[in-house]
Amino acid sequence: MAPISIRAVLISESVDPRCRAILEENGIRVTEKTSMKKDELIAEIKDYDGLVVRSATKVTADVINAANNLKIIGRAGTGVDNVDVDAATKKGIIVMNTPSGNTISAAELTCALLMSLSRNVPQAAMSMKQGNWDRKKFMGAELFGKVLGIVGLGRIGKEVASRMQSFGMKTIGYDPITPPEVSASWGVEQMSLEQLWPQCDYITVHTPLMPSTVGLLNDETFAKCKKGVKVVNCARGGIIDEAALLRALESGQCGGAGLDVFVEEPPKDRSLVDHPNVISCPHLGASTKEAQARCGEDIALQIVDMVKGKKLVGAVNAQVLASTFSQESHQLIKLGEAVGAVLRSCSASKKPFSRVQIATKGDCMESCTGYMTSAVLVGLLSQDSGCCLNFINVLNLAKDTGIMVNQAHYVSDGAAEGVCKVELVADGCSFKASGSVHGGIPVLLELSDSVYRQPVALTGNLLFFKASASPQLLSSVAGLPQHKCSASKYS
Ligand SMILES: NC(=O)c1ccc[n+]([C@@H]2O[C@H](COP(=O)([O-])OP(=O)(O)OC[C@H]3O[C@@H](n4cnc5c(N)ncnc54)[C@H](O)[C@@H]3O)[C@@H](O)[C@H]2O)c1
Ligand SMILES: O=C(O)[C@H](O)COP(=O)(O)O
Repeated sequence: MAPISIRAVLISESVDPRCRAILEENGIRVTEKTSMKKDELIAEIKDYDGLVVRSATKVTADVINAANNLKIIGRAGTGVDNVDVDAATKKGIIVMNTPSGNTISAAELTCALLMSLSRNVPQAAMSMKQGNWDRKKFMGAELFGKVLGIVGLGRIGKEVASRMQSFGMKTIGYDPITPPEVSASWGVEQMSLEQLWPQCDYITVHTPLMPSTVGLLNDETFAKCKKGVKVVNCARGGIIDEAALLRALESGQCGGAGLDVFVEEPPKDRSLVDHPNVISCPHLGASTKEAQARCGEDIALQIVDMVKGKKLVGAVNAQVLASTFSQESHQLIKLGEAVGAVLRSCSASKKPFSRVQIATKGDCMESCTGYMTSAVLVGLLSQDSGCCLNFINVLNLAKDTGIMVNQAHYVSDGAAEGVCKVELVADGCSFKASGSVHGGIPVLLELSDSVYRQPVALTGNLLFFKASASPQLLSSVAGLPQHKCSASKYS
C-alpha cells in the first residue's frame, strides 16, 4: 500500500495543543479554525488532506463531498456519530477515533452524576448560594445496596461498574456483544433488558448512538422500570428518549436524571434542563485536562504513524487497510492490483463484470487473504469507477455495482511459491490470470489458457498481443527476425 500522504490538516475544534505540535513536528501544515458554520467548513475543507474534529463539528455528506483531497477524518475522542461514516467510506476517506483516551473521564463524570442524583448535591449547592439552609428538602438515599443497571458494557460501562461496586452497588447489565462471562469477571451480571428494567434503582447508558440504541429508554421501557428509577446519560442524546424522560419525570415514574448529552447541543428546548429533578452538564464527559491531552496526542500520533506507513490504529471504516501496513504486504498488493489491471485490459470489451473469484495458494499468501480481494478489485475497477478507488471503498463499490466476489485460500501443495489466481466473468465470458512474486517483483504466470514459460514481470507498460501461434506474425509485430521470436496464444 502506497503511504498515505497528508500535507495539510484542518483542526475545526478546541483540541489539545499537543495535537498541532505533533503534526507540525512531522512536517504537516496545521490550520486551526473553530466555530465554523457548515458553509464555511464546506468552503474551507477543499484545501486539506486531513480534518481533526471533536463532537461539535458535523461532518455531513455535503462536507465530505466538497472535500476533494480529504484522506482522513480524525476524531479526537470516541463517538463518531457526528461524522457520516458511510459517505466517508464511499469516498475512500479513513475515519479514525481515539476510543480509549477519554474512557476514565467519561466514567468518572457518570459516577459523579450518580452520586449527585442520590444526594441532590447540585440542587443543595444552588440553594446554599441563594442564602438558604434547607436540610429537609435535600434528604437523599444511600447508593449502598442499590441496583445499578448498565446498558452497554464496553470501555466506559466497565469502568463505571467497578467504581460503583466500591460504593456497594449491585451491578447488572446488558450488552449484545460483550460475553456474559467477561462482564461477570468484573462483577456485572448480564441479563435481557426485559429482566433488567424492573430490577434497577439506577440505570446508566453507555452505548454508541445508532439506530438500535435510539430511544432505548422510552415510554414503554420506563413503564417497566421501578417507580422512581433514576437515570444517567453520559453517552449520547437520544439514547434515552427526551420526551419520554420528561413525561416520566413529571409522572414520578422517573425520580431523577443526570444528563451530560442532548439530542440538540446546546438544547434549545430547556424543559429537561430546567426540571427540578434533572441535573445536567454541557457535554463535559471528556472535558478533563488528562482526557484532552490523551485524545489530542493520540489522534496526532495515529495520523503520523499512518503517514509513515508504520501502522493503522483507530480506523473505524478501514479494517482491510490495517492489514496492509507490513513490509511483506507491499509486493503482494502490487501483484493483486497488477493481475486485476491485466484482466481489466483483457476483458475491456466485455462489461459489466458479474463475478470475480480470487484464489490464493501457498503459505506465503496466507497473510494476504485480508486484502488480496481489495487489491485485485482496485486493479480491476480503477479506470471505470469515476472516483478515487482505494482499499476503503472498493469492496462497497463492487457490492453496489452487483459484482459477486468470492475469495478462497488453499494451503500449499508443496510448491515453494505462493500463487494468486483470479477468474473474472464478464458478459458471460470467463477470463483467468494467475501471478506470483519472484525476487520481490510481481509476475504473471498464466493468462487465460496460456502458461508462460518465462514469467512476465508486471511492471511498467505491457502490451498483450492475442493471435494464433505464428512466428511470422510475431516477428512482424516485434520488428525482430523470426529466429529471435517464440509465440504462444498470448505473447
Ligand atoms: N459524554 C462524553 O463526553 C462521552 C465521552 C466518551 C464517550 N461517550 C459516548 O459513550 C459511548 C460509549 O463509549 P465506550 O468507549 O464505552 O464505547 P465502547 O464501544 O467501548 O462500548 C459500547 C458498548 O455498547 C454496546 N452496545 C452496542 N449496542 C448496544 C445495545 N443495543 N444495547 C446495549 N449495548 C450495546 C457495545 O457492544 C459495546 O460493548 C460512545 O459511543 C460515546 O458516544 C461520551
Ligand atoms: O464521544 C466522545 O468522545 C465524547 O462525547 C467527547 O466529545 P468531545 O470531544 O466533543 O468532548
